[in-house]
Amino acid sequence: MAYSAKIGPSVLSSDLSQLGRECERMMECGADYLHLDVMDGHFVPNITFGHPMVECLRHSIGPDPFFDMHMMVSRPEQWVKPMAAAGASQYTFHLEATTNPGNLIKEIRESGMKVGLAIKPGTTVEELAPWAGQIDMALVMTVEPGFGGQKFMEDMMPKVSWLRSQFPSLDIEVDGGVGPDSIHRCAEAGANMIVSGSAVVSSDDPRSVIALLKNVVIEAIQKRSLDR
Ligand SMILES: O=C(CO)[C@H](O)[C@H](O)COP(=O)(O)O
Ligand SMILES: [Fe+2]
Repeated sequence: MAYSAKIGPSVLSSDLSQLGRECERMMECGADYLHLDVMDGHFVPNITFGHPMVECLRHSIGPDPFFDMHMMVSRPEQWVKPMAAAGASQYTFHLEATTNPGNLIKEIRESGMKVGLAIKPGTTVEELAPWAGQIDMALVMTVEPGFGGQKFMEDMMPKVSWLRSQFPSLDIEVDGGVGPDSIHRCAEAGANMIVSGSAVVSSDDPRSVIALLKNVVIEAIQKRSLDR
Protein backbone atom coordinates (compact mmCIF):
# COMPACT_ATOMS: atom_id res chain seq x y z
CA MET A 1 0.00 0.00 0.00
CA ALA A 2 2.07 2.92 -1.29
CA TYR A 3 -0.38 5.74 -0.80
CA SER A 4 -0.78 8.07 2.19
CA ALA A 5 -3.36 10.55 3.48
CA LYS A 6 -2.99 14.02 2.04
CA ILE A 7 -5.23 17.06 2.43
CA GLY A 8 -5.24 19.69 -0.32
CA PRO A 9 -7.33 22.78 0.35
CA SER A 10 -8.99 24.38 -2.65
CA VAL A 11 -8.55 28.14 -2.42
CA LEU A 12 -11.43 28.75 -4.84
CA SER A 13 -13.67 30.03 -2.03
CA SER A 14 -11.04 32.21 -0.39
CA ASP A 15 -10.46 35.95 -0.74
CA LEU A 16 -9.02 35.87 -4.26
CA SER A 17 -7.50 39.33 -3.84
CA GLN A 18 -5.23 37.72 -1.21
CA LEU A 19 -4.55 34.43 -2.98
CA GLY A 20 -0.85 34.20 -2.09
CA ARG A 21 -1.54 34.90 1.55
CA GLU A 22 -4.42 32.41 1.55
CA CYS A 23 -2.17 29.68 0.11
CA GLU A 24 0.43 30.40 2.80
CA ARG A 25 -2.26 30.34 5.48
CA MET A 26 -3.40 26.89 4.31
CA MET A 27 0.16 25.52 4.35
CA GLU A 28 0.71 26.98 7.85
CA CYS A 29 -2.49 25.22 8.97
CA GLY A 30 -1.17 21.79 7.97
CA ALA A 31 -2.16 21.39 4.31
CA ASP A 32 -0.15 18.72 2.47
CA TYR A 33 -0.64 20.35 -0.91
CA LEU A 34 -2.63 23.07 -2.66
CA HIS A 35 -5.41 22.30 -5.14
CA LEU A 36 -5.66 25.16 -7.65
CA ASP A 37 -8.83 25.30 -9.76
CA VAL A 38 -8.34 26.58 -13.31
CA MET A 39 -11.63 27.29 -15.14
CA ASP A 40 -11.90 28.66 -18.67
CA GLY A 41 -15.58 29.65 -18.93
CA HIS A 42 -16.03 27.01 -21.65
CA PHE A 43 -15.49 23.55 -20.15
CA VAL A 44 -17.27 24.90 -17.06
CA PRO A 45 -19.53 27.97 -16.70
CA ASN A 46 -17.05 29.92 -14.57
CA ILE A 47 -13.66 31.62 -14.96
CA THR A 48 -10.83 31.68 -12.43
CA PHE A 49 -7.17 32.16 -13.36
CA GLY A 50 -4.40 30.70 -15.51
CA HIS A 51 -0.67 30.17 -15.60
CA PRO A 52 0.34 33.83 -14.97
CA MET A 53 -1.31 33.60 -11.54
CA VAL A 54 0.39 30.25 -10.87
CA GLU A 55 3.76 31.78 -11.70
CA CYS A 56 3.12 34.63 -9.24
CA LEU A 57 2.01 32.19 -6.54
CA ARG A 58 5.12 30.06 -7.05
CA HIS A 59 7.37 33.12 -6.71
CA SER A 60 5.48 34.36 -3.72
CA ILE A 61 5.20 31.18 -1.65
CA GLY A 62 8.43 29.42 -2.66
CA PRO A 63 9.45 26.15 -4.30
CA ASP A 64 8.11 23.62 -1.81
CA PRO A 65 4.29 23.56 -1.81
CA PHE A 66 2.91 20.97 -4.24
CA PHE A 67 0.54 22.60 -6.74
CA ASP A 68 -2.16 20.24 -8.01
CA MET A 69 -3.62 22.05 -11.01
CA HIS A 70 -7.26 21.06 -11.55
CA MET A 71 -7.59 21.98 -15.22
CA MET A 72 -11.29 22.53 -15.94
CA VAL A 73 -10.52 23.67 -19.49
CA SER A 74 -11.62 22.61 -22.95
CA ARG A 75 -8.23 22.25 -24.56
CA PRO A 76 -5.94 20.91 -21.82
CA GLU A 77 -3.13 20.28 -24.35
CA GLN A 78 -2.75 24.04 -24.72
CA TRP A 79 -1.59 24.78 -21.19
CA VAL A 80 0.84 21.93 -20.40
CA LYS A 81 4.06 23.80 -21.18
CA PRO A 82 2.94 27.18 -19.75
CA MET A 83 1.83 25.50 -16.52
CA ALA A 84 5.08 23.54 -16.22
CA ALA A 85 7.08 26.75 -16.76
CA ALA A 86 4.94 28.54 -14.17
CA GLY A 87 5.85 25.99 -11.50
CA ALA A 88 2.90 23.57 -11.45
CA SER A 89 3.66 20.21 -9.80
CA GLN A 90 0.80 18.10 -11.13
CA TYR A 91 -1.43 18.62 -14.15
CA THR A 92 -4.88 17.14 -13.56
CA PHE A 93 -6.91 17.21 -16.76
CA HIS A 94 -10.44 16.05 -17.49
CA LEU A 95 -10.96 12.89 -19.52
CA GLU A 96 -14.03 14.55 -21.11
CA ALA A 97 -11.90 17.40 -22.49
CA THR A 98 -9.55 15.46 -24.76
CA THR A 99 -9.71 12.95 -27.60
CA ASN A 100 -6.16 11.71 -26.99
CA PRO A 101 -5.50 11.10 -23.30
CA GLY A 102 -2.46 8.92 -24.01
CA ASN A 103 -0.63 11.66 -25.86
CA LEU A 104 -1.53 14.24 -23.24
CA ILE A 105 -0.24 12.01 -20.43
CA LYS A 106 3.06 11.70 -22.33
CA GLU A 107 3.33 15.47 -22.85
CA ILE A 108 2.66 16.20 -19.19
CA ARG A 109 5.36 13.75 -18.10
CA GLU A 110 7.85 15.13 -20.61
CA SER A 111 7.20 18.58 -19.15
CA GLY A 112 8.28 17.30 -15.74
CA MET A 113 4.90 17.33 -13.99
CA LYS A 114 2.95 14.52 -12.36
CA VAL A 115 -0.23 13.40 -14.12
CA GLY A 116 -3.75 13.56 -12.70
CA LEU A 117 -6.84 12.37 -14.57
CA ALA A 118 -10.28 13.67 -13.54
CA ILE A 119 -13.80 12.46 -14.32
CA LYS A 120 -17.04 14.41 -14.00
CA PRO A 121 -20.01 12.82 -12.20
CA GLY A 122 -21.54 11.61 -15.49
CA THR A 123 -18.40 9.78 -16.64
CA THR A 124 -17.98 6.15 -15.67
CA VAL A 125 -14.95 4.85 -13.90
CA GLU A 126 -14.57 2.18 -16.58
CA GLU A 127 -13.72 4.98 -19.03
CA LEU A 128 -10.88 6.08 -16.77
CA ALA A 129 -9.59 2.56 -16.07
CA PRO A 130 -7.54 2.05 -19.29
CA TRP A 131 -5.35 5.02 -18.28
CA ALA A 132 -4.99 4.20 -14.59
CA GLY A 133 -1.67 2.42 -15.06
CA GLN A 134 -0.12 5.51 -16.67
CA ILE A 135 -1.22 8.23 -14.24
CA ASP A 136 -0.16 9.33 -10.76
CA MET A 137 -3.63 10.23 -9.54
CA ALA A 138 -7.29 9.68 -10.40
CA LEU A 139 -9.72 12.44 -9.44
CA VAL A 140 -13.35 11.44 -8.89
CA MET A 141 -15.44 14.62 -8.90
CA THR A 142 -18.10 14.65 -6.20
CA VAL A 143 -19.87 17.73 -7.60
CA GLU A 144 -20.42 19.01 -11.13
CA PRO A 145 -17.24 21.03 -11.72
CA GLY A 146 -17.51 24.80 -11.88
CA PHE A 147 -18.26 26.15 -8.43
CA GLY A 148 -17.21 25.75 -4.82
CA GLY A 149 -19.68 25.26 -2.00
CA GLN A 150 -21.87 22.62 -3.66
CA LYS A 151 -23.42 19.54 -2.03
CA PHE A 152 -21.33 16.36 -1.86
CA MET A 153 -22.57 13.60 -4.21
CA GLU A 154 -22.43 10.44 -2.16
CA ASP A 155 -23.46 8.36 -5.17
CA MET A 156 -19.92 8.84 -6.57
CA MET A 157 -18.45 6.64 -3.81
CA PRO A 158 -18.87 3.34 -5.71
CA LYS A 159 -16.46 4.76 -8.31
CA VAL A 160 -13.86 5.35 -5.61
CA SER A 161 -14.38 1.88 -4.10
CA TRP A 162 -14.05 0.24 -7.49
CA LEU A 163 -10.87 2.15 -8.34
CA ARG A 164 -9.34 1.28 -4.96
CA SER A 165 -10.15 -2.41 -5.46
CA GLN A 166 -8.62 -2.45 -8.95
CA PHE A 167 -5.63 -0.16 -8.32
CA PRO A 168 -4.51 -0.69 -4.71
CA SER A 169 -1.60 1.77 -4.79
CA LEU A 170 -3.05 4.54 -6.96
CA ASP A 171 -3.54 8.01 -5.47
CA ILE A 172 -7.30 8.63 -5.56
CA GLU A 173 -8.58 12.16 -5.02
CA VAL A 174 -12.09 13.38 -4.28
CA ASP A 175 -13.16 16.97 -4.92
CA GLY A 176 -16.41 18.79 -4.25
CA GLY A 177 -18.41 19.26 -1.07
CA VAL A 178 -15.90 17.34 1.03
CA GLY A 179 -15.69 18.31 4.70
CA PRO A 180 -16.24 16.87 8.19
CA ASP A 181 -19.72 15.60 7.22
CA SER A 182 -18.64 13.63 4.15
CA ILE A 183 -15.03 12.64 4.85
CA HIS A 184 -15.93 9.29 6.44
CA ARG A 185 -17.64 8.08 3.26
CA CYS A 186 -14.66 9.18 1.13
CA ALA A 187 -12.11 7.53 3.42
CA GLU A 188 -14.07 4.27 3.71
CA ALA A 189 -14.37 4.09 -0.08
CA GLY A 190 -10.59 4.40 -0.40
CA ALA A 191 -9.84 8.02 -1.30
CA ASN A 192 -6.50 9.24 0.04
CA MET A 193 -6.10 12.70 -1.50
CA ILE A 194 -8.80 14.97 -0.16
CA VAL A 195 -9.68 18.32 -1.67
CA SER A 196 -11.68 20.53 0.63
CA GLY A 197 -12.59 24.09 -0.24
CA SER A 198 -15.27 25.94 1.64
CA ALA A 199 -15.23 23.58 4.66
CA VAL A 200 -11.58 24.47 5.32
CA VAL A 201 -11.19 27.98 3.94
CA SER A 202 -14.37 29.38 5.52
CA SER A 203 -13.77 27.74 8.89
CA ASP A 204 -12.77 29.77 11.96
CA ASP A 205 -10.30 27.00 12.71
CA PRO A 206 -8.91 25.59 9.44
CA ARG A 207 -6.08 23.83 11.27
CA SER A 208 -8.56 21.66 13.22
CA VAL A 209 -10.62 20.88 10.11
CA ILE A 210 -7.51 19.81 8.16
CA ALA A 211 -6.36 17.66 11.11
CA LEU A 212 -9.80 16.04 11.41
CA LEU A 213 -9.97 15.21 7.70
CA LYS A 214 -6.47 13.78 7.75
CA ASN A 215 -7.04 11.64 10.84
CA VAL A 216 -10.16 10.07 9.35
CA VAL A 217 -8.22 9.10 6.20
CA ILE A 218 -5.22 7.81 8.18
CA GLU A 219 -7.52 5.59 10.27
CA ALA A 220 -9.25 4.23 7.16
CA ILE A 221 -5.88 3.42 5.54
CA GLN A 222 -4.73 1.64 8.71
CA LYS A 223 -7.97 -0.34 8.88
CA ARG A 224 -7.63 -1.31 5.24
CA SER A 225 -4.09 -2.59 5.76
CA LEU A 226 -5.17 -4.66 8.81
CA ASP A 227 -8.07 -6.17 6.83
CA ARG A 228 -5.79 -7.37 4.06
O1 LIG B 1 -13.14 21.79 -8.54
C1 LIG B 1 -13.85 22.41 -7.79
C2 LIG B 1 -15.18 22.91 -8.28
O2 LIG B 1 -15.32 22.58 -9.61
C3 LIG B 1 -13.39 22.74 -6.40
O3 LIG B 1 -12.11 22.19 -6.19
C4 LIG B 1 -14.31 22.21 -5.34
O4 LIG B 1 -15.63 22.56 -5.54
C5 LIG B 1 -13.84 22.58 -3.94
O5 LIG B 1 -14.69 23.39 -3.26
P1 LIG B 1 -15.76 22.86 -2.18
O6 LIG B 1 -15.02 21.96 -1.21
O7 LIG B 1 -16.26 24.12 -1.56
O8 LIG B 1 -16.81 22.10 -2.93
FE1 LIG C 1 -11.14 21.26 -8.00
